[in-house]
Parts: sequence; structure tokens; C-alpha cells
Amino acid sequence: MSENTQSWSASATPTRIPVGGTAGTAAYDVLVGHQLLGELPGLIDGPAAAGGERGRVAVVHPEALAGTGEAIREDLAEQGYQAIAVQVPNAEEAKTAEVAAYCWKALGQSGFTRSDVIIGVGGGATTDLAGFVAATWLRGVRWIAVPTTLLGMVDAAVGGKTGINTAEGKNLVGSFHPPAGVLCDLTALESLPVHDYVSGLAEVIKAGFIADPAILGLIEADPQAARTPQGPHTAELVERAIRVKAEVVSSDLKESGLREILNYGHTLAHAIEKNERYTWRHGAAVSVGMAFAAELGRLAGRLDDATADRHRAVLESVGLPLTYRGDQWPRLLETMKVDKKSRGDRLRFIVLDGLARPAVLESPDPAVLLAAYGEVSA
Ligand SMILES: NC(=O)c1ccc[n+]([C@@H]2O[C@H](COP(=O)([O-])OP(=O)(O)OC[C@H]3O[C@@H](n4cnc5c(N)ncnc54)[C@H](O)[C@@H]3O)[C@@H](O)[C@H]2O)c1
Ligand SMILES: O=C(O)C(=O)C[C@@H](O)[C@H](O)[C@H](O)COP(=O)(O)O
Ligand SMILES: [Zn+2]
Repeated sequence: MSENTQSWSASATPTRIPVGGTAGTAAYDVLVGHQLLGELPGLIDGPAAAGGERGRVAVVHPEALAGTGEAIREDLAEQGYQAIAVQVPNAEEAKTAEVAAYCWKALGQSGFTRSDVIIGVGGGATTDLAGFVAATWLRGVRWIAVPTTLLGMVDAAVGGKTGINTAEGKNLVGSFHPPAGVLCDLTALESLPVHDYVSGLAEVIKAGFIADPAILGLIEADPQAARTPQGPHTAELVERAIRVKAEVVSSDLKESGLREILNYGHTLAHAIEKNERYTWRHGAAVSVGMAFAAELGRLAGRLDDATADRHRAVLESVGLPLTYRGDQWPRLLETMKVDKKSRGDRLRFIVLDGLARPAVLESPDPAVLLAAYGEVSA
């Protein structure tokens, strides 16, 4: 499907979800609506703008959004910015040290200074990369996220976790570097292939299990409708999931405690992604990871059967996977040991003590881990 180039014309009032500044970082808003690109100059110039000379802007976008990236660059150039477009590979192929170095080169060659701004336009892979490049260039320049996937809007673009993968694991190199603003134009979702849209639903469902069960009710009421951006509850699902994330990261930007709940299902998910050389969509891996975490919670005596079973039902109803290769357990276990939640030799998982009651499970019995994996093995 061809991309759906976003428009600059005046918008109906968007929903504005505030994200509080912590750890010395500035607060910002996540806007959800349509035709939001008119907000860009205000965000680029920042609160201290004196109406003077307009600086440099780099629009980082994936191949799939070449038209959108160029349209944004042209519009910014017409408004007086020295705008460059930096095209990067689609999906996880962009989250590498080589692609980050390519972006640094583009910034260096255009004379990018500390008052200049990066705009990441694309899915979570693109905004993770663009944010990481912003965090590292000159030790940190401002950046704006324009997420164009469901997953990017509800999760990746919000909260300032930026980074790239290495051969040893997912997101192993990165920085906490919040954006100056996030523009979620729901129109962009219309060109997203269905499997990418459904992948994003995994993070929406995660937000439902860890904090906002109303999300689960909206999806369970009509799972087929939830699979498309035309569904009746799309805006509400997007906004509810963003509010869950915004509330968590507003109080714990650097993951010293509460923020770990956003990693529900991710310990196994990241191991699967690495095992598949990052060819699986993140949301698909998170789906299997949540099915596993539910079994782990149940077998550890923490989670009731009804809530554990509800994971399988709701994930399956929208077409997300529940199983992974049984013979891969030893490799997955090795990879999970370098998960960022691990401390020394102690594996740590997020489990549920009940619906919307996330908690940490420390050093689970290896037999329980294996039994939980048995429940999601194909
Ligand atoms: N930083 C965080 O807090 C955080 C949170 C969740 C996920 N993530 C990361 O996000 C990434 C996954 O993001 P994703 O699911 O958005 O996938 P993605 O960024 O890989 O995008 C999926 C595909 O869709 C294309 N695409 C993007 N927008 C499109 C559009 N509107 N129309 C057509 N095609 C479009 C992309 O080019 C890509 O090929 C993973 O790397 C994951 O680790 C980060
Ligand atoms: O924002 C967070 O914190 C999350 O854990 C959200 C996750 O959905 C996301 O995939 C994140 O990138 C995982 O972070 P990591 O620190 O485990 O790499
Ligand atoms: Zn995730």
C-alpha cells in the first residue's frame, strides 16, 4: 500500500497528553489528531524562540515514507529552515551502529549545531534511531517524534527511550533522551499494512493488562474492528495507551523502578527478536512474551487463571501469535540473561499479581521458567 502523505492544513483541536519532565528534562505534549504538521515550527523553534533566523532541521525517515519525508522537508524549507532529509532503511535494519554513523555523517556535512533539530518520521524503529542520533550528536540536540505506526504512537515515540540493536541483543545501546514533542496523526495509520497495525495492538493490549483494563474491553467487544484504523475505538485506544505510558514515564524517566512495568512481556520478546535476527515485528514477539509472562505469573502462584487465560483470548482474537519454537529455549534463556532488568546473575521478569497489578518476579525457579515456556512452545 502506498504511503499516506500527511497534510499541513489547519487541524481540528487535537487531544493533548502531557508528559512531565523528570531527571532535569523538559515536559512535553503528545498530540493525537489529524493534520498536525502545522505544529512543527512551534516545536522546532522551541519556547525560547525570538522569531529570529530559522536553523537547520534533519528529517529522518524510512524508505517506505520517502514521499512523506520529502514533503515535510520541502515545507520546512519553504518556511525558511535549512532542511535536509535523511533516508534510512525500513524497520529494524535502521537500528544499527552503521545507520547511526550514516546519520551523524549527514549532520556533520550539513553543519548541524546544538540549536538545530532532528525530526524522526516513521515507526518505532525510525524514532528509536532518530532519537538516539539526537541524543548522541554534540552530546544531545533537540528532537521531535512524528510516529506513523500504531506502535510508534502508543509506545515508542513517547518516553524518551532511544537506541539501536547490536548483534548481542535488542536495544543494548541507547540513551534516555525525551523528544520536544510528539505528533500522532491518525491519518498515517491508513497506509500501514495490517500486520504492522496488529503488531502495534500488542503494546496497546500490554497497556490494558498492566494499567487500564478498559482497553481490553474495547478490543474484546469487536476484535475484528480493532484490527483496523477504521475501527470505532481507534482514537480512544491510542489515547488510553498513551496516557498509561505518559503517566509512568512522567514519574520514572530512567527506569529506576515503576517504568519496568512497561517491559511486561519484553524479556522473552527481545530474546525472540534477536533469535530471529530482528526479522520478527516487535509487537508479534511481545505478544508471545506476554502469553509467556501470564503463564509464568500463573505457575509462580501470582496470577489467577481467568486473567492468565484472558491474555491468550484477547491476543489471539486480533491475530497475534501465542507460540514460538520449543527447541530454542536454551538460546532464549542465554539471551534473557543480558536483559536490562537483570542484575548480575539474577533474572527479573514483570508479572501480574492480578489485572492491572504489575510486579517484579525475581530469580524464578528454572523449572517454573521452563514449564511456562512449555505453555507457549510450538
Ligand atoms: N523507545 C520505546 O520506548 C519503544 C517502545 C516500543 C517499541 N519500540 C521499538 O519500536 C520498534 C517497532 O516499531 P514499529 O512497530 O512501529 O515498526 P517499524 O518502525 O519497524 O515499522 C514497520 C514498517 O512500517 C513502515 N511504515 C512506518 N509507517 C508507515 C506508514 N504510515 N505506512 C506504511 N508503512 C509504514 C516502516 O518503514 C517499516 O517498514 C522496535 O524496534 C521496538 O524495539 C521502542
Ligand atoms: O518505555 C519503556 O520503558 C518500555 O519498556 C516500552 C517497551 O514497549 C519498548 O519496547 C522498549 O523499547 C523496551 O525497552 P528496553 O529497555 O527493554 O530495551
Ligand atoms: Zn515494546
